[in-house]
Amino acid sequence: MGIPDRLAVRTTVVSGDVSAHEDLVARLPHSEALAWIRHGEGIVGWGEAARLVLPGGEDRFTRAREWLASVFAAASVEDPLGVPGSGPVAFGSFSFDPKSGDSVLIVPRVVLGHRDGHAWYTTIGGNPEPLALLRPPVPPTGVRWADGAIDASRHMRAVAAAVERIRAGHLSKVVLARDLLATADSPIDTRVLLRRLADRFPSCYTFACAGLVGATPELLVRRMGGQVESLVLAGTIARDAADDVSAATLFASAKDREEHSYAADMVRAALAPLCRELTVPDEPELLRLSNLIHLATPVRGRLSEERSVLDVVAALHPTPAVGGTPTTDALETIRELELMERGRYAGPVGWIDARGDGEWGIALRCAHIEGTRARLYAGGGIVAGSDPAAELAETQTKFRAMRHAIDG
Ligand SMILES: C=C(O[C@H]1C=CC=C(C(=O)O)[C@@H]1O)C(=O)O
Repeated sequence: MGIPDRLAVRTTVVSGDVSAHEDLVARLPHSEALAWIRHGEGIVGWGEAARLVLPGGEDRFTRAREWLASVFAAASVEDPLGVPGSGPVAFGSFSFDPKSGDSVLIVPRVVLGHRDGHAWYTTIGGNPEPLALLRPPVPPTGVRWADGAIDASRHMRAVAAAVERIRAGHLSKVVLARDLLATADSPIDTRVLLRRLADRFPSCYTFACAGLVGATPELLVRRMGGQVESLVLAGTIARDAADDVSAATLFASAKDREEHSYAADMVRAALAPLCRELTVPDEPELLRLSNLIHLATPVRGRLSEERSVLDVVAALHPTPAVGGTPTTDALETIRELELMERGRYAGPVGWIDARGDGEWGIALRCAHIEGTRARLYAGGGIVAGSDPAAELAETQTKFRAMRHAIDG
């Protein structure tokens, strides 16, 4: 957790043929990958110039920002490009619950970036890391699936208990999750999962940070200059052959609209004091992924004063898309009813550069990979009108993204 000696950071612009940058996943030399990719663009990294592991705490975002400020301030930077993600960068993944689980920030030794017609690579610190493939990725074999801490019947009981509490007026909404375990014959290579997720969910943010790998559709906040954006998601239906019917059912569902409104209202309330302009549509739109459809509210704002993306993350997390309403009661209810360590699932995951720009998603549709094992997470928002069997089915649909990434 110490601050490394003065880091030499050099960004090199790739001009002319940028085709080698067009497949960022293919450039990762080994499984300890850092990644943030959407529609083939983004940044990937590897190696560790600096790492911070923070135990819980409400102040974990502030402590992370302060640590990073000192790491970046002590760096000597050559960055002729000066775009978001060039120069020194940290990837990060925070615990969902301030009371449990570690948060991790990693400043990689090598970053490759590709966005908006720019391609670049950045080296950080001495001892150059390999720039070429060390170990070719091998797909997992012999995968066995098992229940995690919460099996299906336990999840349905927790949902029923939450509905009772909501109907009794203790809170309005809570998100409850469960887990699933996969064990493979040999260590699971993160790059295989990244490849499959990025191919199947190009409009999602495919991410990897310290063993947490996934493809989330939910953007917590993107900050580029003074501009901030968020995509609030809550309310879900599985896609099927009668797609238009499913979409119309979701859009008309009072339960899903209620579930969504808590999340959109909270994001509006959290961003309003930070922004001098803020646009939040009154009605959600539909976001179609390959396996399901969400209600989505795209939010845009202009910051009223200089704030880093981590300041905005701190103001937003946890939104009712992963916590509930009111937030404190929802967190207590999750601790009492969920009976599972979320770790970094449903926490903020993303990257930040030395200018304070960055992109952070909510770590959904993901798994924590440790050697031969993967622990998958999925949850759903519970309101007064929720049905335990339907909520269980929703987690099964949500698991499919990572199950497919592991099974192939
Ligand atoms: C908590 C999850 O999804 C959230 C995001 C979108 C839709 C959700 C829902 O409809 O319940 C959840 O709020 C998850 O995927 O594990």
